[in-house]
Amino acid sequence: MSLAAARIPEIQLQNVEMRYQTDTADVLALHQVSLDIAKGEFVSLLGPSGCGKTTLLRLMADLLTPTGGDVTVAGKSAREARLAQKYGIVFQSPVLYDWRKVRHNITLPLELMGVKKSIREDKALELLDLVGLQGFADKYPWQLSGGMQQRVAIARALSMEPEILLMDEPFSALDEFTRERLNEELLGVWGKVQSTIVFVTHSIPESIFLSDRVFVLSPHPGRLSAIVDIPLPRPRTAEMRNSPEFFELVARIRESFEGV
Ligand SMILES: Nc1ncnc2c1ncn2[C@@H]1O[C@H](COP(=O)(O)OP(=O)(O)OP(=O)(O)O)[C@@H](O)[C@H]1O
Repeated sequence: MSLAAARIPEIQLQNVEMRYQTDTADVLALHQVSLDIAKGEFVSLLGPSGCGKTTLLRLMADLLTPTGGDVTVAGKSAREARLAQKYGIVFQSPVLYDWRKVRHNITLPLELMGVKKSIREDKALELLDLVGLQGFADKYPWQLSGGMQQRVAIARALSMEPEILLMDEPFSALDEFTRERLNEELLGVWGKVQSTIVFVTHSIPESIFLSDRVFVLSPHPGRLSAIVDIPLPRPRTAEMRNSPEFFELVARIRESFEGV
């Protein structure tokens, strides 16, 4: 039985509220969001711009503190989870250091933690292998394509062996072909590392292809409007994108948007 099928709760949100208050604005970004994500599960946060996806991800990562409600990770606070290095985070833009070789970008978190050089070097090679970038260890980020750079960012996020990988629209700047290939590769990586993955996207097909469940968010204020199970078998294959089951899921999720 897979980790996710065992349904051990990992991330739990209860009545989470997030209000941004600035001199000029008072925005209720999230209203009464309650959800739980199982250990080892792959879920997507899907919704239009401004519905609070990034806010929700940042609350899970303890990069923001909710103005109401609770966020817990394996029964502890998100802050404790962050201090215990439970998170790896991948952003929309890969944020690599152009003057560091690929291998040294990947091992930066280990370096900051004072991990020995020989261990770091081994880890870099293992991670490069994992993300399909064997042979690129000594290149610089500017020598790589956008898709390859994002693979380096994923490898770096995995360097501390996080239990939870939080991904904020990591492939949205890439062309459709590269994006679909990286979706498939990401599932391969997930199969090996078995982290819990929370993936933010605007794309309905991307959320379906990747996820066990899709959390649909709607705006003004941001709230959870539907949770859609994705019963497509794993491993997912490119052909599944053209199956009647896939189209039905696209239609179901579209309808859940129209209903809000
Ligand atoms: N620091 C902030 N100060 C004030 N308002 C904010 C702040 N960050 C986000 N907001 C507002 O909160 C709401 C949710 O924003 P958020 O970025 O979480 O949405 P999103 O769904 O991730 O959007 P996108 O898909 O465009 O990235 C928006 O109305 C946004 O303008």
